[in-house]
Amino acid sequence: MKKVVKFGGSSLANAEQFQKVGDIIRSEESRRYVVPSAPGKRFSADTKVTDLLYACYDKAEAGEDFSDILTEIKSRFYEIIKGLNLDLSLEEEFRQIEADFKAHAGKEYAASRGEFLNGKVMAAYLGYEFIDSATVIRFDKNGNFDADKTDKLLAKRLQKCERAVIPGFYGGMEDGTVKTFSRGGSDVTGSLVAKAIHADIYENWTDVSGFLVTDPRIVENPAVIETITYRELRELSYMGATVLHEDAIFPVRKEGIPINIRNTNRPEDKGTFIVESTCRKPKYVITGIAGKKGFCSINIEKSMMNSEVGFGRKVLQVFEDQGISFEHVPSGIDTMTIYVHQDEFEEKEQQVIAGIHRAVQPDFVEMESDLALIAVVGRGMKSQRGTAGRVFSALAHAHVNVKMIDQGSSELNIIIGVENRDFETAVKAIYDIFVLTQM
Ligand SMILES: Nc1ncnc2c1ncn2[C@@H]1O[C@H](COP(=O)(O)OP(=O)(O)O)[C@@H](O)[C@H]1O
Ligand SMILES: N[C@@H](CC(=O)OP(=O)(O)O)C(=O)O
Repeated sequence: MKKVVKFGGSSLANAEQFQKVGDIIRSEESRRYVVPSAPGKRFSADTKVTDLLYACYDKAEAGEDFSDILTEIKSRFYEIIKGLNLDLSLEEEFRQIEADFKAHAGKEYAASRGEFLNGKVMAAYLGYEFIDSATVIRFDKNGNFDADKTDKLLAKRLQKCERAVIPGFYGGMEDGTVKTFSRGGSDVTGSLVAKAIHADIYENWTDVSGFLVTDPRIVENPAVIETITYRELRELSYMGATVLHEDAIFPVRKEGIPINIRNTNRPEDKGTFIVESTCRKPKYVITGIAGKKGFCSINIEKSMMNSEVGFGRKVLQVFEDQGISFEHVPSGIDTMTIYVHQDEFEEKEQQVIAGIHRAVQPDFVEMESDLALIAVVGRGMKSQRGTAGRVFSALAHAHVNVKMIDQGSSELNIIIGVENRDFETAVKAIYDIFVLTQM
């Protein structure tokens, strides 16, 4: 049996957490490939090491003195090394990092040093081999991730070692330039390693006992999902369920490797299994609720719009020309509404509006900002009549005004648009009607 075990920042924030991780790894011989993140928050008001590194980089780039922040980063690692009684010095590494910051080695290099150093600590603590991810996670000369090259490099390197630590979050280009995945990207590294070694299970260790029906920062103590499919998870991760990075699913999905979300602080809990498919009936009609704030809508009205073939393409071409991706495009006979991320759209707002007028000569265009999108996801919804009705009656009872409704063609999810200020109320109302009433 071969397992890949990824430990997020919350599981590696201090020496005490490291000891829990060590116990978990030593308790099962199959836990042979370890993917650590950088030390996370020791308490809610704390700062993740990765965020300290970004701040350090910003100061270095501004030509300001960054020694205070670098000292704070050093103290975080020395606290862990001391707490574990490790005979390990990172002085040489920190000297190199300080020199590289001064030489403006790049933002992604800077951000990756948290995982790099924590990988060194983890390897020393476990007595495992340390593999620098820049040598096995490959990005091409344009800075795009190269899945095939990575798979070959990982498989070749890992067949030579029984046990290893592979730091999460980053990789490298052929010329040694360090690149990172997007935030939360250590999940992706774990998935890539699991694929390369054909692992039996990819265990993703965090600070909650599995994938919860919704964000515990919105609903207190939400129910744990026992089994979820990759398709359901992808919808929820994409819509903000941050417990797993949205791109961590593809590598293991190809190999049919299950992911097991576990709690470092409660290792006895079974957690959640993420699988390709299951005949297990879901405990609740819905599997999960996730969402994000910070969207805006551009509503276009034109009489007889539906008779103009290519109208939609022309409008979306305007967004493409401005490099703006869109989230949803609900439309009616004379209307078309495009939902986009507000921060991506705001700076190009006027160019887009002018472009739309030139492209399709609308009767009028109006915009609305400060909107949130919520995804209600569940493989059980397909066979359960009246789900959408229950969602909207729950929102009506909670006095939430629904701005948009979109159902994915797969009937796997319902997307609802509400105002930002109603986001938490809406999530709670949906959770209550589908979960609390069935508990
Ligand atoms: N649906 C969800 N299920 C579980 N956790 C969720 C969900 N949505 C948001 N979260 C949040 O994600 C956090 C775990 O992700 P993260 O903070 O990245 O942990 P780690 O440092 O272990 O990677 C949880 O503590 C929880 O607050
Ligand atoms: N440390 C990186 C990568 C990561 O995945 O972290 P975590 O596992 O703590 O979410 C970040 O903060 O984005």
